Amino acid sequence: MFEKIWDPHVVHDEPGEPSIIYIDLHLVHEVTSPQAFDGLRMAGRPVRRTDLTVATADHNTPTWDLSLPVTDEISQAQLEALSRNCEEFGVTLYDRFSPLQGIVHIIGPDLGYTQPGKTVVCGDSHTSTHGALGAFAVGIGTSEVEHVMATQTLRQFKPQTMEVRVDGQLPPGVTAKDIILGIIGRIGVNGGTGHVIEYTGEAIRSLSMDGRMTVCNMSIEAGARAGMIAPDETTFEYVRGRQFAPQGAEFDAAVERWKLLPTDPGATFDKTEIFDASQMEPYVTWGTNPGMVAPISGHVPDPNSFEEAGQREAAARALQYMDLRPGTPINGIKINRIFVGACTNARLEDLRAAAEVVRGRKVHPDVYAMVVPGSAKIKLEAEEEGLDRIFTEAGLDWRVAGCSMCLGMNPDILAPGQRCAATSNRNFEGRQGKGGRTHLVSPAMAAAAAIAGHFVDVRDL
Ligand SMILES: CC(C)[C@H](C(=O)O)[C@@H](O)C(=O)O
Ligand code: SF4
Repeated sequence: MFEKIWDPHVVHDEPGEPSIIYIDLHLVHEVTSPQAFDGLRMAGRPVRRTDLTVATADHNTPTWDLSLPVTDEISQAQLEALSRNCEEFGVTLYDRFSPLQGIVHIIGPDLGYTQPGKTVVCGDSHTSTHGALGAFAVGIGTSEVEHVMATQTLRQFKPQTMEVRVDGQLPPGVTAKDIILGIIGRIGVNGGTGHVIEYTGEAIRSLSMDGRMTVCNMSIEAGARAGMIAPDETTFEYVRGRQFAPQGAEFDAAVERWKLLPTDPGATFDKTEIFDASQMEPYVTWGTNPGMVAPISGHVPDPNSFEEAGQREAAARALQYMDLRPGTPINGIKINRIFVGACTNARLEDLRAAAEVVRGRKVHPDVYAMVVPGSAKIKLEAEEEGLDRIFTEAGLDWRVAGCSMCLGMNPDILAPGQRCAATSNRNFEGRQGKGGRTHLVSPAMAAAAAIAGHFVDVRDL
């Protein structure tokens, strides 16, 4: 599938040089675009294909009421720069007040911009999310953002291919987030380096589009350049009728093309890893990279149990930062913050899963829990089905869409020493605020921890 998308997009190939590939969709946000726009301005160049370029404000937007101002000066400057640049260069922008605003990787698919077979780029590592629709979607740096704006092409060495097959069926209570945490827990944060991962197998096929996006989102945390899942009926039904997707006869014609994308039987990958979904559990990260994973029934590992010296040192350092002792049962770890949100898990299905767990219950008195929908549209949809009331009645804070506490670029941050169950994708030191401690989990597991005040197997609630 990767080759079927890559090959027709190659504009130029030269031995020993990166290929030049055509880009069908360029998504833009406030953090990685200002220098790119400056570069264009200095060179006197326009954005070549404004019709293939879409911008949204997400990282720096506060998640408090829209009637309140942005108080942080740097954030405000960044947001204003995005508005000015988009206006000057004629790029469509969904700013903080737009009903179509949201986290870039959530609105792309949700509004119908992301489609099977497209090449998609964004100056953001989690662009891998869009691969869930059967696109080749890759994160790029700021200088590449400028290159794509100017030429609508990208210079890329062709990546290798890797199949991650997840056979069998997931046990109840085990979710897409657990699949990807389980995968990274085994193959490690470098397991996919240099490769595009195609996720295959019965467990992947059974996932909804929301779940598939969660899996592809974290491909980058396994070191992969991109993640992708072959489009099928689930994909076509998802894309059908979305605002910026092809409509009517054009849609039908597109589906016929998209049906040709899946990997042919017997095609080979450079590398394959096989998993059994029936053996998977809800997972919780205990350390400071997304590969430091344990099942909820497990324990914090002893650094000495790792084979390589580097791993032993990393684990020891992580446990020190996380203030955890080897042998502690995962379900004995107390938490004081909950974050349900981020491009990993802030879609409607994620919010429903968390609401299902907290419905009719109360957040533990030691916990402050927040739920941040991934887009203004998802916020509205959730409110239409009453999810906001379920959350607020249980004592969770219901916020306005944005990246929020996924990373400390806006007012939602952990205080030093606070411990958070988060549905985001990175648990690096200081990621959610200086000295903050992050444990990555699924939305249902985060919600369960909010009620219990410590990690708990959501299946036992
Ligand atoms: C700010 C941005 C460049 C960054 C990324 O590339 O991923 C952010 O979205 C993140 O998740 O760390
Ligand atoms: S939600 Fe988090 S991971 Fe996703 S784009 Fe925003 S900061 Fe990056």
